[in-house]
Amino acid sequence: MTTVIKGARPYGEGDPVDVLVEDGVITAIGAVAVPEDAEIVEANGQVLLPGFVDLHTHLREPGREDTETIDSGSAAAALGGYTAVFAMANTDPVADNAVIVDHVWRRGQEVGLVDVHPVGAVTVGLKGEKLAELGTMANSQARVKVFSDDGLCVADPLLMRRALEYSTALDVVIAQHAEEPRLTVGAQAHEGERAARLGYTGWPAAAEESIVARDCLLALHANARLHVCHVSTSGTADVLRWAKDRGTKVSAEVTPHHLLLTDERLATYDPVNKVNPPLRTESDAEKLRAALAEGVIDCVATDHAPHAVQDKDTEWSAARPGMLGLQTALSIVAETMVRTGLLDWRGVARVMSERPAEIGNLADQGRPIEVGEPANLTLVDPDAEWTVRGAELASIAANTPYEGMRLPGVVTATLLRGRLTARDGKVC
Ligand SMILES: NC(=O)N[C@@H](CC(=O)O)C(=O)O
Ligand SMILES: [Zn+2]
Ligand SMILES: [Zn+2]
Repeated sequence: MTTVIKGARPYGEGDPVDVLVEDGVITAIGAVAVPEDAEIVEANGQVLLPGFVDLHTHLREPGREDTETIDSGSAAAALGGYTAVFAMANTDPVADNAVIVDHVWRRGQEVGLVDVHPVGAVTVGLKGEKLAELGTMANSQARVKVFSDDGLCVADPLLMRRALEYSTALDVVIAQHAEEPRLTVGAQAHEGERAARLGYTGWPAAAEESIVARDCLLALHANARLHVCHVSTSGTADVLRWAKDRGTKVSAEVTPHHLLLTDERLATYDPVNKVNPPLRTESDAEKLRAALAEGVIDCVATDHAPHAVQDKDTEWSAARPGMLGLQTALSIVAETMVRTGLLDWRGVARVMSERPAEIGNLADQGRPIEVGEPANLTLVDPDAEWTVRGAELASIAANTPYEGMRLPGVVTATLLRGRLTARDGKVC
């Protein structure tokens, strides 16, 4: 199997080069003599990046296949430029044992569009009462590397401490959904002026920041690795900066929607904008962008959260939180980080591929675009624009907050181990 990407600019730098891919590996970069049987991808000077890695995806299989499956979610991922995704454990049944995680891993490999790495639950049934069998999942066929109760916080500090302690022996990472539940009872939107005006119960910034501070201290004392899911406040970025300065092994992600959208959207009353943690203020979004550029926040993760119409298209208080993200992530990063000059394309490779691969402990992802490296690659047309239509996205659900928006940056091809998984907006 041979593919030649003709005239691409790795990391958007330098003159266009040809990239020869044979049997899943990059075998030549430069002016390449095209072998006869080769598949040719005309890049026309587009930006070539390592395939994106999403540390935070909800694929809803098993349990809610009416909203997303490993099949449909893998298609969305490939079209979005992803070559690996981590599928969260809050399925039904919960991915808290080897049977479920192995099913998710195997199904992902059968579909073959993206590596689907299951996230294992930290606690049995996400109940926050007793630890799940982390070791069994880590040593299963799926080789679980990330554990999280995402959707819910591991709120009990003793349980969180134990999980962090166990994680060191297994060389895995605990990813925390930082939300002190006592501070968010009945919460509907960011606690601030806008929620107050509309009469929504607030979700205070301190509910996130207090858990992040607590967990950073627990991780530091346990010498364990902690990953903070969907950072949403500027205060959390300050806590992370402080913790990193002290040598805490903490990493963090920000979602595209927290980089772009704010609680100004509340005024629409449209529950498509309801998400957990909630959309915050303009000042938060601005500081999150700066923290991502600076490296205090390590990476972008989508928190792709498909929901059925009947669970989403209701009055605000009844709607489930969450929004689609896989197919729009690159464009939102292009809009908020590249157009603003905060990141160049090498920086995009860092936050969407290299750092997430390191955090998720994937040896074959987020690799440099060099001879001898695995051909997990994404080609991006930086000058093209597209208009988002939820109904046209590959996900079964259509709950995108970007409906009708014109966005920069189009993924034109994705290669997984040298095989084209998406090309010109179509799954291969
Ligand atoms: N982000 C969300 O609003 N929802 C997620 C859960 C989560 O990430 O907390 C979901 O599973 O729907
Ligand atoms: Zn969460
Ligand atoms: Zn999530």
